[in-house]
Amino acid sequence: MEAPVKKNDYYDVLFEDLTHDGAGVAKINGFPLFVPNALPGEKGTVKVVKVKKGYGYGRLMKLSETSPDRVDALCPIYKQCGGCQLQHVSYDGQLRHKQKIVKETLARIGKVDVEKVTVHPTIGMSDPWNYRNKAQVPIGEREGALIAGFYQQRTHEIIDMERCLIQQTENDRIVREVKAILNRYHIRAYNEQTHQGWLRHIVVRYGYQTKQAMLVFVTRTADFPHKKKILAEITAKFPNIRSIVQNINPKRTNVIFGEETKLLSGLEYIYDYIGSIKFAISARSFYQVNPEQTKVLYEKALEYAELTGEETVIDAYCGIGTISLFLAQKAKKVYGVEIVPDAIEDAKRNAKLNGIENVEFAVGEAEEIMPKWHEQGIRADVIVVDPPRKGCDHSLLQTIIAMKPKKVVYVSCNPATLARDIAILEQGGYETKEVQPVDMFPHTAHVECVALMSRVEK
Ligand SMILES: C[S@@+](CC[C@H](N)C(=O)[O-])C[C@H]1O[C@@H](n2cnc3c(N)ncnc32)[C@H](O)[C@@H]1O
Repeated sequence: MEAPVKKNDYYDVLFEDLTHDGAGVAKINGFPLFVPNALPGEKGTVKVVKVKKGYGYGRLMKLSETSPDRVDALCPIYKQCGGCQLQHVSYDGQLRHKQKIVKETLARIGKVDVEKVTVHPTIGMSDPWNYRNKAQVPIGEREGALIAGFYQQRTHEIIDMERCLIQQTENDRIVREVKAILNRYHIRAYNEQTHQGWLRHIVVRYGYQTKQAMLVFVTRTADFPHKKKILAEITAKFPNIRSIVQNINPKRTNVIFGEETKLLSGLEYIYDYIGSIKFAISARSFYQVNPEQTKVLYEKALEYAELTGEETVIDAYCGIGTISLFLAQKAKKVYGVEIVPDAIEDAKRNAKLNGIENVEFAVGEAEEIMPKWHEQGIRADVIVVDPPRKGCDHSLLQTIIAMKPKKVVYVSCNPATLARDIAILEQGGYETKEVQPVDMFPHTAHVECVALMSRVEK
């Protein structure tokens, strides 16, 4: 069937829905058109910008009727940046939208009966701004001076930026001041096209509870022009920067970090707390970016695990052991498994740092290690999984089913793979009890969930 719309033509439409990535959906003779910045219930004029087989994309030209959920985006560069997809939606509207997306996805992909399984209202933040504890800022040049900002949507053009409203204000302040210092020394930015120049990214990490900051220079080469003077100026200006490191990335690549990291000043770590547990965070370790909501998320996982102190728990995809250490406070024994060796080193260090002894960590693919644990006779009462966006490996789900834990607590950053995996676990004898969406990334379209599944006793 030929598409009923033509590229560059204008159409008056009614928006009926909002996609998981925050675009409005209008239908023209049943043909869906995805339009950023439009909300359900709104009417307006769109220009078709792309036509694909079965669907198309449009640009919102004019609104004739607006939704009660619409607000003015606070950020002046909101449209250019594209990092926040939902700033034009009231915060309450964002939370409702995320709950709806989780419900619909579980029903559609997972065939979960959402009439019976409670998908709770999304837990939001009381102040949903300035939450990110990590800034990764690409560096460019304009008129011979450094600029630090973000890539304009769908381009590789860097837009200079002074302030990101979802970033910790201290991270922005550090980037601004460091840029000014570097400009006084005429430091050159890396140029992607010519593969020349020096500074590629500035990364800042911030300890939400400790207020300690880490500054990372990602550079093309291992030298550091005017190193002594630059570091002296930075440490004088920012006594809370406890760690300055240089990461060297000599490759032609979009990947931010290279293999080699050198300590320039202070310690290799900064510290932060989630609840009462202290974590050492190094330049490259994975650490959740919204510390306030991380605590909410982990507390929910802990609540669902219902530990009494007698249980053996497995934390698959454990990263630097954050959830494992949280669970270890209430369990008899926790086993954590993670694919990245450095993360496991961090996890072991973090266990020591907190005097937690009832945890054991293994490096490897969870789908390889867990069958071995099973063979060795390790019996888990609760298995917690927190996989990356692609979800759990199919064979890992089969191992979970074979290990017969009483409960599975599934922490997910992607409702689609959560739904797919829930369906497999349900076939294997588990029942979904409840699902709690948590807003870890306000103003963006991302949503995190914790799902509780219990083994059906026969
Ligand atoms: C969403 S993160 C969760 C980390 C941790 N639970 C936390 O909250 O900080 C997913 C983790 O899974 C790890 N990972 C990816 N594939 C894996 C696999 N096949 N086996 C074990 N770990 C894996 C990643 O390196 C990453 O640390």
